[in-house]
Amino acid sequence: MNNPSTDWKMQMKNENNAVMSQTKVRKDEKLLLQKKESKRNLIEILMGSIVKPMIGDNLTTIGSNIAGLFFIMETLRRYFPRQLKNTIQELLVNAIQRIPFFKKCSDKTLAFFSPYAQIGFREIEEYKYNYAYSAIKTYLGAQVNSQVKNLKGSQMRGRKSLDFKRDDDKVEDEFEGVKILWEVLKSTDGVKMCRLTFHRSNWEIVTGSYLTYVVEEGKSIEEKKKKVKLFMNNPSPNWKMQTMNLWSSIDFEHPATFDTMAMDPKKKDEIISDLLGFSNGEEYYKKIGKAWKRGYLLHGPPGTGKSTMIAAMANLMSYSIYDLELTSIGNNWELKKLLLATSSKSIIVIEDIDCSLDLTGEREVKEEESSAEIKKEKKKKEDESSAEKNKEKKKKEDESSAEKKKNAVTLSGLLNFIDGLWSACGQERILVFTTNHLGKLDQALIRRGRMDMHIELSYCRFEAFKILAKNYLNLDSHVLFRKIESLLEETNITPADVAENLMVKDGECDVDGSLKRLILVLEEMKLNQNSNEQQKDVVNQV
Ligand SMILES: Nc1ncnc2c1ncn2[C@@H]1O[C@H](COP(=O)(O)OP(=O)(O)OP(=O)(O)O)[C@@H](O)[C@H]1O
Ligand SMILES: [Mg+2]
Repeated sequence: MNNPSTDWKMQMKNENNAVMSQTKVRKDEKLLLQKKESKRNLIEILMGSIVKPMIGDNLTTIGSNIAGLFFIMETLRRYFPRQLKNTIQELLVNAIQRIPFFKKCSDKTLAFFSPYAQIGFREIEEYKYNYAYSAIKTYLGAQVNSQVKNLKGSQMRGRKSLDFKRDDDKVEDEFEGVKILWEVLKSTDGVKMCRLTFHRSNWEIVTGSYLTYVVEEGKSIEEKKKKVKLFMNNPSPNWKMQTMNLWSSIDFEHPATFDTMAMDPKKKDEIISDLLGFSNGEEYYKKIGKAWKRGYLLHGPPGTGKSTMIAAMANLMSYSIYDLELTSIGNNWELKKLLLATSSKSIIVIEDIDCSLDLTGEREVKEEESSAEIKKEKKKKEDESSAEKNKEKKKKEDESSAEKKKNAVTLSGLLNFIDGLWSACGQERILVFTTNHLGKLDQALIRRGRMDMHIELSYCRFEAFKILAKNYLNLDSHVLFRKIESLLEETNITPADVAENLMVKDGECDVDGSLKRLILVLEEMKLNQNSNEQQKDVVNQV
């Protein structure tokens, strides 16, 4: 995808900064150069004694010299201690690479002489989260023993024990007698990464069984310690680098579960089995050729448990929540970047979708129609007044409307992600939209396939009340339940209001008092509702 021009400007600014800082460090470089001088001398000696005769020689001589080099390398390998051997080998490789003949050689040939190989694992790879990176990071953090210098400690909520993690930038590891060096660093473009360096002779072991072991081990540690996280998107002006600071996160510790959700038990079971079916459905989604994602639309009046249900879903599935605030996103391009940086096994939430998005699906058409009429009128006026004045005005209007369109998250941008090409980039994701006004939503947004399941969360009826009574008062039955049941059938009270009346006041659990208070509220509501209806009837008759 093409980057917006603001990014090019950023890049140019960065380059200017780099030039300025280069002048600053020039002095330090002088010192560094002096240090390198001695190393270079050694290379010159090697060049003179072994390599220089190769320049300008014919192929036969080059061949015999390469054979000579083989001999030297083999001798080094056998008789010198590891570190000295590596240093001399490195110097040799440096020297060889300066020769014009070898400069023309392919990487493969040069790689033959280099004793080390490196593999980098970046946190974000091609705009997508790299799971190997997080598994490796977890694995390295778990390499704790009494020899380790830097550790960091933390404590998880509800646990007595402390948790220690290794906090070193360099970690040495050993696997089947092979030494491996890990570094935790940032790439030149500011992306976090883990890099391992190893001797080429161990290529098979490292790229095969060792890396598989590291990633699997890291994943199993993550699984054991799995914490649900709540991510919030940062406003785009705060994104320092292309792939950094898109999301901020905290540990998600909401206590809601499906057990505590007050709603029709049948509906609840249906939702739970749908969610569990989705999380076990990798093979099924592959078989039917659909991206592994599912959309839920939660709708209902305020206080009926839409946000609570999202928390219950996250706790049931152990999925992290990405709370997407569309109003702080500039345009569709930023939306795509944010969504691609989410991890799998996550719930992407857009609350009050009708308020946060300009649902322009239909509106654009209407706007186009009405703008056609406006254009006609304008044309009349244009004829009347001077043509030049109007031309300028029209140009300005066009420019500002084009600017508005460019800087907005649109319905089509969101739909593109939900089921367009972009949706297949991320697997095992749940999308949840909430709204208080189902009727306001564009049909294109909520059709099946995009929002697979529509869940209505409604006013509190007796089945839902029984769950709240159990949660708040530990009650299974009571003589007042019957009265409450009939009142709940006749009034529209939200679970939030019922819960508020059942709450223990002043630290004392007064079951009778709570239920009577609820009955009073319900009776009052019933009276109000009846008088409202009577007023409506009178108005209709008039
Ligand atoms: N169905 C429910 N089951 C259990 N508790 C509920 C339920 N509905 C509401 N509550 C209680 O009421 C409070 C408010 O509910 P919640 O925030 O989930 O409502 P909402 O539907 O998201 O409202 P809004 O549309 O205003 O965002 C919650 O903290 C919860 O304690
Ligand atoms: Mg809510």
